Amino acid sequence: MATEHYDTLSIGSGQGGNFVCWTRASAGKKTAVIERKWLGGSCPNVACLPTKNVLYSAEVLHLSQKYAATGLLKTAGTGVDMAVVRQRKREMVEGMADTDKGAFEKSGAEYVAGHGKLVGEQSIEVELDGGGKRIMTADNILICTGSTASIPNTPGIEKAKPLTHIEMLELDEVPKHLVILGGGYSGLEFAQAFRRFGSEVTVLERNKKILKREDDDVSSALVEILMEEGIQFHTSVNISNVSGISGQSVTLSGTRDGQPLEVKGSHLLVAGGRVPNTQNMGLETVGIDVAASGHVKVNEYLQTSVPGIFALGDCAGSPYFTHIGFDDYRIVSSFLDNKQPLRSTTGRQVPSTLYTSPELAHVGLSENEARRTGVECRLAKLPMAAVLRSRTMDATRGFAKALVSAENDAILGFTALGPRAGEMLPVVQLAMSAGLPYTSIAGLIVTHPTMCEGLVALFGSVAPRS
Ligand SMILES: Cc1cc2nc3c(=O)[nH]c(=O)nc-3n(C[C@H](O)[C@H](O)[C@H](O)COP(=O)(O)OP(=O)(O)OC[C@H]3O[C@@H](n4cnc5c(N)ncnc54)[C@H](O)[C@@H]3O)c2cc1C
Ligand SMILES: NC(=O)c1ccc[n+]([C@@H]2O[C@H](COP(=O)([O-])OP(=O)(O)OC[C@H]3O[C@@H](n4cnc5c(N)ncnc54)[C@H](O)[C@@H]3O)[C@@H](O)[C@H]2O)c1
Repeated sequence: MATEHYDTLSIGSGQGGNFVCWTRASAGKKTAVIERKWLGGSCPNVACLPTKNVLYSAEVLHLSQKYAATGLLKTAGTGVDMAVVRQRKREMVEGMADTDKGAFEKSGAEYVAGHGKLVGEQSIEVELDGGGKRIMTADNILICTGSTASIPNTPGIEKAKPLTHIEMLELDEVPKHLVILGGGYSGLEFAQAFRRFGSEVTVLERNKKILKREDDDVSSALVEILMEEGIQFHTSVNISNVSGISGQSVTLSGTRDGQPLEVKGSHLLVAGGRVPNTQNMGLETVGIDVAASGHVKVNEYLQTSVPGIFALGDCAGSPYFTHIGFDDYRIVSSFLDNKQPLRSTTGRQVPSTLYTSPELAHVGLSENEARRTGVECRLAKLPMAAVLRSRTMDATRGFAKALVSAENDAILGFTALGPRAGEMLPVVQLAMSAGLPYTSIAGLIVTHPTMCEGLVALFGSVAPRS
């Protein structure tokens, strides 16, 4: 079989692989992305963007019902047509595919539809979607194959055909009672969306608390808000058996805090974490080291154990966020473009936003981590009601808090639970990455009334250094 040589090939059309190939192709280099299913990867097709689209539909319905109850609207949204919710989501996804196709056309990077497998240190065999094979070689190979929802090995669960985020986003009905296994990011976003569409929702979490990495006050404040919307939570749960079939009727049994627990529902969603896509792709053939977790082992420049092969995004164990996949692109590009790489994963910021309403935004150190690691800091906390923009939206629940070093005036961490809280993050991130003291935010003139105005009050309330 004839081989074709490239400057760079990416297995997987995830964020990092696409951007490296697009930018190198724009600079005149021959590149291609090999993708078995989703042009653009999971984010625009089955993950970030479609979930936010569906959450927004749910918010529209929720607000219409809330304001009809106050008399502001004459009629409430009385129910939801999930086929229309799905269609709105599908149109956005199609639009994203067109955008990504345009990026391939404009840059000159090739898109190859098929399953890629390493067959040599510089060589990939592609089983093409339409049948047939291609052998492609490259100076640089990127593994950007993402991750897949993990299904626990609980007896009966496979037979129950549980939904993952992929099928949830294609539902054209409102589940009567949605049971969600996992109280993490995906679980909570789907819980709120479907509760607002009208489902009864029960979240089962094996840890003692929901969102285990968050501070107790953050986790409990969000759970309280979600419970007021009618979502039920069971924590410290151990599910030992599943029976029935999702879409008809399911029963989960096990224990909660050691006591017997049985939960019945109509649909089951598994949202219990992800496993990296590193199987059946020839990693062992070329001697790429893989961690026990299944992630490709990489150094701070995302190089694997084989020279010329990089891994980016979820499959490399980078924190599971699209913005981190994008940063992985910048790290690999910097490595390939400069003899002295300018970027690495060492010490990088990992901001996050959970898109419930209110949103939960976080960057840097949490109070829990500060305590655990013995970092001395000053804490400032501001109720969301003090951020006057929240009053214009009747969304005063939540708070913001900041951790500032006790030794100098550096900002160490920031968390906000409030409306559109994610939009507050970059201001704080910029001050943190530029090494600016907290007073640089406290002294800003910020337009009134914005959510970021709250940052002035928050950082203005930090106690002086003793
Ligand atoms: C429900 C949900 C909501 C999320 N929401 C957010 C959010 O709001 N914000 C955020 O930042 N993150 C969010 N995430 C996380 C985010 O989606 C992922 O971290 C990100 O998409 C990972 O990007 P990636 O480039 O590593 O892989 P992916 O985008 O998954 O791309 C990998 C691609 O590789 C392909 N592939 C795999 N193996 C092969 C092979 N052998 N040959 C060819 N192709 C292959 C796959 O088909 C896939 O298209 C969410 C995740 C989920 C599940
Ligand atoms: N807004 C966002 O940025 C966003 C949204 C969704 C997902 N994501 C990303 O995708 C990743 C995966 O999301 P996720 O929600 O699947 O994972 P997660 O790691 O966020 O949460 C999974 C939760 O399920 C629990 N769990 C696992 N197995 C269980 C079981 N058998 N029974 C009960 N509980 C169980 C875990 O203890 C954990 O709390 C996230 O970590 C995040 O990085 C991001």
